[in-house]
Amino acid sequence: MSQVHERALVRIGFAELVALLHRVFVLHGTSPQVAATLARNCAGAERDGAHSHGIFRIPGYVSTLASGWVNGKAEPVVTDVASGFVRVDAGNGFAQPALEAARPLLVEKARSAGIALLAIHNSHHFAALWPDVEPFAEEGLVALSVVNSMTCVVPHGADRPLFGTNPIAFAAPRADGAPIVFDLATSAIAHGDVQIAARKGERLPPGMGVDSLGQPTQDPKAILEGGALLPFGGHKGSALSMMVELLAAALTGGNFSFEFNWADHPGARTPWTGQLLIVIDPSKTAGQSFAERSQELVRQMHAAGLRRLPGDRRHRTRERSDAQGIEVDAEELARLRELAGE
Ligand SMILES: NC(=O)C1=CN([C@@H]2O[C@H](COP(=O)(O)OP(=O)(O)OC[C@H]3O[C@@H](n4cnc5c(N)ncnc54)[C@H](OP(=O)(O)O)[C@@H]3O)[C@@H](O)[C@H]2O)C=CC1
Ligand SMILES: O=C(O)C1=NCCCC1
Repeated sequence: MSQVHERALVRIGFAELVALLHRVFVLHGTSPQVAATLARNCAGAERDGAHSHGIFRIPGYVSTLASGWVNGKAEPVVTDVASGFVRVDAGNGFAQPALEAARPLLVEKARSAGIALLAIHNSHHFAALWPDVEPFAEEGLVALSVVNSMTCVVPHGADRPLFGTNPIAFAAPRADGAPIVFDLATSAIAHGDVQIAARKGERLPPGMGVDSLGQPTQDPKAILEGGALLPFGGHKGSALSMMVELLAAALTGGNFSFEFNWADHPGARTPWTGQLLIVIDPSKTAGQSFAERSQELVRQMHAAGLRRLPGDRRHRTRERSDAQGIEVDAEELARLRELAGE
């Protein structure tokens, strides 16, 4: 008879988790400022139930820092390029501190010109993308971001992997309620979710990936060990993934997903690419209040029978976490404490 191994779950408060992750990052080679940004980002993902980019990612951050592949103490250089254009060289550091450094100028430009673009390059993005856009919508702005990752997706109709899992995130304010936010990989499944399925010994739904011979497989290990992912929606997801390569890499001066080689840095996990953000001030463009218009769209979607908007699950999980603490695996938390030297 097979035995089901129940994992013990424990709860931890958001502030306590941020503080713990901060200690981990600093101990493993980031500056306190970078640690503060990454710890908040990662704890926020865990709090919202975005598990593929929550504390599951910490060992990857740690091994990457140890490998020397990324500069955990990089100081981003922000350039005011033109009226609606800001560029940041992340200095081979993480993308989130680069965004944080450019944020005030980006918002100022979006509010004065109606639209502003941020091009980040020489950066590493190892996280969910919604934390990069949601705060803009919380202050009344519309934001769109794309980031490319590492070669692991076979373009539709091609013979071998080339694209990254290349997510797109969008956030818009609405009158009554949390901003409308979606954040999705352009691959059929995020690489992180394949790793989690492999770890749990679960099979994937059909249509997610191929094995090393290019044959369809539902075995996550076969995808990870020589196989590859497929784009979502065939040629349509593939076209979006191509667009992400162009916007996040070609337009920013960053690497395409296939252009960097981390083979000489064993343990490196963070893609060294680029990221693009577009921020729009809708008060400059919409005749009526944009937030009222987006609220009307939501009202009509609900009237049409829609029960779940993108972002609803995350916000429900956030409310539960805020009220009861963030539910985490006890063993995973113990490993984090070890990584923090406790
Ligand atoms: N840094 C990087 O290079 C990469 C990061 N990623 C990250 O991986 C994460 C996971 O991506 P992915 O697996 O594609 O995300 P999902 O497929 O889980 O979700 C995509 C979006 O659709 C929403 N959604 C899911 N199911 C439904 C439903 N039934 N009805 C309505 N809305 C729904 C989600 O909202 P909700 O969140 O509320 O469920 C989310 O906004 C993302 O955060 C992404 O940024 C992915 C690839 C690369
Ligand atoms: O889940 C993914 O896909 C990725 N996440 C972080 C960066 C690499 C790709």
